[in-house]
Parts: sequence; structure tokens; C-alpha cells
Amino acid sequence: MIRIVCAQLSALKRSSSLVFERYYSSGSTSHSSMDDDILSLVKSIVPPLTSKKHKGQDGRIGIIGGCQDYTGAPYFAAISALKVGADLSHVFCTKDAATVIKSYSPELIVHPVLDSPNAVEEIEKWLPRLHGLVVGPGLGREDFLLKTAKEVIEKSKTRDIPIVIDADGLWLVTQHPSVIHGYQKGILTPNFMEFTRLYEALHHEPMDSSDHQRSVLQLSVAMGNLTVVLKGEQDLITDGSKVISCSVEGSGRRCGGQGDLLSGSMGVLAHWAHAASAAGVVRSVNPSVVAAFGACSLTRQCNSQAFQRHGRSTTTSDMIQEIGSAFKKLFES
Ligand SMILES: NC(=O)C1=CN([C@@H]2O[C@H](COP(=O)(O)OP(=O)(O)OC[C@H]3O[C@@H](n4cnc5c(N)ncnc54)[C@H](O)[C@@H]3O)[C@@H](O)[C@H]2O)[C@@H](O)CC1
Ligand SMILES: Nc1ncnc2c1ncn2[C@@H]1O[C@H](COP(=O)(O)OP(=O)(O)OP(=O)(O)O)[C@@H](O)[C@H]1O
Repeated sequence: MIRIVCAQLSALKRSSSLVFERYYSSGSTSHSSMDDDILSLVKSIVPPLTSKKHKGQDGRIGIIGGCQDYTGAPYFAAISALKVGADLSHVFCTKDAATVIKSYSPELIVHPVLDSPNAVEEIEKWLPRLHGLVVGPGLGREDFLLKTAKEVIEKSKTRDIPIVIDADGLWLVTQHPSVIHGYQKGILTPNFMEFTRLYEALHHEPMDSSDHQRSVLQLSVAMGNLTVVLKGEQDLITDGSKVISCSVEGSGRRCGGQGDLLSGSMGVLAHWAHAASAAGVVRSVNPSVVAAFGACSLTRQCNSQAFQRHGRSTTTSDMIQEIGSAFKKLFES
């Protein structure tokens, strides 16, 4: 039995490495073939479901966000992490947001600590138990909350935890780029507006909006080769060496919250990708890029499937309903 598992692992390592060699040496590979190559890598990081595991082994994810104005965003991110396959999903939010978020779902563990005077200590206690962190969905922009988020990011880096930064977390990075600069397990997921703010803060000049590929590459390099995902008609993903695009077909519908689905899923996939890399399953490849591509594909597939059912009335909740079948179609077939 052990020998069979080892043989499977070696075969997986060989195929992942072959796929990646092809991907990096393929300056002119067509999009669909490149997409297939990276999708194979995503498939290789998905942990098998077996009866031998205990609760928690496939991921305990924390979301830093949720305040008086925004309770939907952290919920969308946290429930998406669970539905992608994390075993436990925690939300660290303000006191007044907590009861609201709990009322959306009994599946989430909700900590009303973000605006408490000792917020950082309260959250730090949980860090040893977390495999991935998503900072920003519904965080708001109050100074105290941003300061707490900054300190939590710093503590999480010392623990080597993968960190996805989205939404108001990117507002923080715009003001303090050094908070995540050069952290190889960090991923930024800006929409166009957030990207423009970040770019201009780092480069001190207006962005050339005619060449997004160049701009995203430049931003990643300026951030110390951090993985950056510029969301849009095509999602552009780079760690500063090469830009890959995810153009899995979505729909014309853009509903608020689908970025939260993206960042929550990415939190889990980042954990899986880094675990697979540490186990030697993914080699010569930046695990953050693999995770980013997986989450973008999944979000777009959910959007497409939800749109087929609901058309113009599609909401993020409808997309979340599609996570199971979209995941199976993309990564388990
Ligand atoms: N139900 C909820 O609780 C939701 C809360 N959200 C939270 O709301 C907060 C603010 O997020 P915002 O995204 O509004 O941030 P901003 O306040 O920075 O607004 C960005 C603006 O840019 C616009 N925009 C986005 N993409 C664009 C593009 N390609 N070209 C031109 N304009 C574009 C958007 O419509 C938005 O008005 C965050 O904390 C976020 O997480 C959102 O996640 C949406 C859902
Ligand atoms: N024009 C588009 N065409 C196809 N898919 C898109 C388009 N724009 C965004 N998406 C998809 O939606 C995902 C979320 O991007 P979006 O721009 O909605 O994020 P956001 O504004 O941060 O979301 P939120 O409302 O959660 O704050 C992207 O990763 C992408 O997969």
C-alpha cells in the first residue's frame, strides 16, 4: 500500500515538473494549452479526501474583515473557503458585525475582536492554528482597524503563513507597501481601481492603462516579486517573471462580492499549494501563482454556471452555490 502511494507521488511529481517545464519554456504557447498546463498543476495540489485524516488537516483559514458597514464580504470569503474544502473557517471582525455574520451561517467561527483594545493579542492566539489568512474583505478603512490588520500581517509573516490581501487590505498596502513587500507567500488581488492606486503609490507616476500586462509585471517587481492578480476581463497573474492570464469563460454579470469568493478560495488554495510545494509535489513553480490561477478559474466558472441558471439576477450567493460542481468540473475530472 505504502509502495503504491509512493509510486503515485513520484508520478505526480514527475508530471507536475514536466508540465511546468513546458509552461516556462513556452513563450508562444496558445492560451488554451497554457491554461491546461496550469490547471494540471492546480489539480496536483488538491489534497485527496481520505478517511485517514482528522478535522483541520485540509486547512484552517482566517479572514480578517467585517465591520459595521460590511458584513457580507467576510461571510462570502469565509464560506467560500469552506466550500472549496477548508475544514474550518474563522472570521475576525468587529463586535457589531459578529452577531450579524454568525446569523448568516452556523458553519463559520466568528470572533468579535477586531475593534477590541487588545485585538492583535486576541488574534495572535489563533495564528498557530491557521494555515492561511485573507486580509481585507469588509475590513473598512478606520485607522484602528487598519493598524490591527497591519500588525496581524506582520505576526503572520513570522509564522510563514500564506496571506492573501484583498479589498481594504489593499488600501493598507497602498499606504504601507513594506508590510508585505517581498513576502513569497503573499498574494495581492486588486480590481482595476485598487491596482491603479497601488501602482501610482509605488511608481509615483500615472499608470499606462494601455498595457496592463506590463503594469502588473512592474507592480509585482516593485513589491519584491510578490504575486499579484489584476482582476478583470482576463485575470492577469504574475510573480514578476512572466504574466499568465486566466480567461476561463465567465459571464457579463458583475455582482458585488465575487471578489470575496475569489480571495476566500485563494486562501485555501494557497495553503494547499505551499503544502504541495513543501512535499515536493510542485517544483520549479511558484505555488502562489498556481493557487491564484486555481482561484481565478474557479470564480469565473462559478460565475458562468450561476449565470446559466439565474441570468441577470445572479448574485454572489448564487455563485457560491456553484462552488462544488465548478470545482469538480475544473479540478476533479
Ligand atoms: N456585501 C458586502 O458586504 C460587500 C462588501 N464589499 C466591501 O466593500 C469595501 C469597499 O470595496 P469597493 O470595491 O467598493 O472599493 P472602493 O471603495 O475602492 O471602490 C472601488 C470602486 O471602483 C469601481 N470599480 C471596480 N472595478 C472597476 C473598473 N475595472 N473600472 C472602473 N471602476 C471600477 C467599483 O464599482 C467601486 O465603486 C471592501 O471592504 C469590500 O470588501 C465588497 O466586497 C462587495 C460586497
Ligand atoms: N470583465 C470581467 N469578465 C469576466 N470576469 C470578470 C470580469 N471582471 C471580473 N471578473 C471575475 O470576477 C472576479 C472578481 O473581480 P471583481 O472585479 O468583481 O472584484 P472586486 O471588485 O474586488 O469584487 P468585490 O465586489 O468582491 O469587492 C475576477 O477575479 C474575475 O474572475
